[in-house]
Amino acid sequence: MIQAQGLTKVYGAKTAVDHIDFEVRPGVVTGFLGPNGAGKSTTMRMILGLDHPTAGRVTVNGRRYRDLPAPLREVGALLEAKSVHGGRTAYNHLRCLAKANGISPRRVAETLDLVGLTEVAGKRAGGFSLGMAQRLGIAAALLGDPGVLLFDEPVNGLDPEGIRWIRQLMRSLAAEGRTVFVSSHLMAEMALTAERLLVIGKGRILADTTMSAFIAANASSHVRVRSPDLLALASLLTARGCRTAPAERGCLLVYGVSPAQIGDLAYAARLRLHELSVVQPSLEDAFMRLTADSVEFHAHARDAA
Ligand SMILES: Nc1ncnc2c1ncn2[C@@H]1O[C@H](COP(=O)(O)OP(=O)(O)OP(=O)(O)O)[C@@H](O)[C@H]1O
Repeated sequence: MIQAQGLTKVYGAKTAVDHIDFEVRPGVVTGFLGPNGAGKSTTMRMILGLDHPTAGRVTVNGRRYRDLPAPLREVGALLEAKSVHGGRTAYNHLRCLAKANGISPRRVAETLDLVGLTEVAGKRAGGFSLGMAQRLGIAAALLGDPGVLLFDEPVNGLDPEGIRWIRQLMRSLAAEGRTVFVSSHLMAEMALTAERLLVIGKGRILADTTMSAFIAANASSHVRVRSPDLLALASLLTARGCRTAPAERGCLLVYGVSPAQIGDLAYAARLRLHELSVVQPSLEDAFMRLTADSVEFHAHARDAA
């Protein structure tokens, strides 16, 4: 369990994390979302004792990181791939970490096996691909068999097989009753992995809820209509007060009405329909809507539409 109370970090004139309270509970994967610069890394660094709060506190299993007697046995983290001494072999890297933390060599072999690196354990980590380096980082996080795990952008740069592996690993770690806290900008991936969400914007908590409640609260389903009589259908729907938005060629998105209502209207006006389907809202839709005011850096389109 991770708990924060009034957690704050100020860098000069910048308040990176602004009096936040939250709990990350065991047994589920909790996603940590926020636009660039929202304060995610700063929060994770404070959880891990790498940065000191300006005010407030954050604890792991009831204690601040620096007060944990055996930190690696309580919390494991993957912050940045390739943060490994490149000249060391994968085995030696883990062996040194284990030695420094009173962990047995048997556990080194176990974790290498768990992440699928046994065959390359004797190879120098400097020559590892990004995927292998990521697996080694995860092995280091798992070395102390901790009950709390933090992953910062764990799937960055990984191939689909690696992404699927990390997703399943995080879910199984949570199913074992561990606390799994993961940040990512990849919404589709997060939607598949996390059951709960903590959303932060400009250093403040914007949402702390389940994935399904977050999507339901911040985005709505709509209907995609494909028709060879699209212009006439669009005018008809607009005249009836429906909100529509253009989609790909030959298609229209319609909000606030059911497929049956659209079908009936089209039938009465003798307009042809080639597709009528409900589009479920995505995590990305919900996230974009909620954080629209919290985005610090907007791109500006070169040409106005
Ligand atoms: N060491 C530092 N000194 C000064 N400002 C900092 C420092 N670290 C972070 N910041 C600022 O604090 C704010 C939060 O940064 P942080 O890296 O925590 O955001 P983030 O949510 O992790 O962003 P990203 O998604 O881009 O990684 C940003 O405005 C950042 O510029």
